[in-house]
Amino acid sequence: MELSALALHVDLAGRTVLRGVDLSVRPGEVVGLLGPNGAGKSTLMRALAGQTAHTGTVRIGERDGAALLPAERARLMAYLPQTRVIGWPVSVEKAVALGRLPWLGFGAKPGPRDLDICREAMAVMDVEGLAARPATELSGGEQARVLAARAIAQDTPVLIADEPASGLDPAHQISMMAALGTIARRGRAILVSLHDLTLAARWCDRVVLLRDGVVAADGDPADVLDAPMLASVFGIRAHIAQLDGRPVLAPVGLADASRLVDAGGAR
Ligand SMILES: Nc1ncnc2c1ncn2[C@@H]1O[C@H](COP(=O)(O)OP(=O)(O)OP(=O)(O)O)[C@@H](O)[C@H]1O
Repeated sequence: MELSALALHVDLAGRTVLRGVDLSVRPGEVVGLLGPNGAGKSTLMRALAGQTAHTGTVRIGERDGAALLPAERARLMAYLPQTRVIGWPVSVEKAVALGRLPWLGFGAKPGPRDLDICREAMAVMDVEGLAARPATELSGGEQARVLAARAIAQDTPVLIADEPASGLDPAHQISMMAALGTIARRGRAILVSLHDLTLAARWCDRVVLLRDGVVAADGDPADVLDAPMLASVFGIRAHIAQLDGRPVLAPVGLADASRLVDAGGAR
């Protein structure tokens, strides 16, 4: 099921945060949403998830996002927000099983298929070993993995994840991105925001660069993430290499070295 946005516009506290954003995420692809702090990535994701007032159109498959009831939306789209502190004093196993709620009848308990889906989600996020632990007592990265497992367990055609890799160690960042790729190959449409350019370049099928609430570029990571674009959108110089046919990007300085304040100048 395709997720698409047409001419999305969001004003917050009298400021325009998104101005005319067009976006599509097709089934089978992982699209990386990139951009500097404040570019509007979280706002865009919240608007797509129906959590921020906007003008313009959001479509999930044939459905108009504005017309969806919350229960319908929860069966079409999982949304993993950026803030990832677990407030529910339940076991990790139960926290992940909450992802199945949209699929259960009122008061119904998870059945064997629900439990299988939860087990697989816990395995891909490597939280099986934490199953019996109170979710509130986990480290930041562990809580982030539990919430990602919960979103994966929701098993929706569309998954939106706001910086799911932030705070994860490198191995878990890689397994998280690999898991998103596997889920996409099963026909899901996945939109993921990231700050790590190499992670985006290696694991996303396409990247969308947002700058000041406008799409600055949209395409194959190898085409989009070049030196001029990195300088103009992020204000950085990066060492760009190729590995396994994919770009590896290491930020090495600011495009405008005069912005360095008392840090020894450009290196
Ligand atoms: N509730 C709000 N009220 C007013 N302004 C807001 C609100 N939420 C976000 N903004 C502003 O909207 C702009 C976009 O914020 P947003 O959180 O979407 O950026 P982002 O690209 O996700 O940034 P980051 O990489 O830091 O997470 C920022 O300038 C921010 O200050």
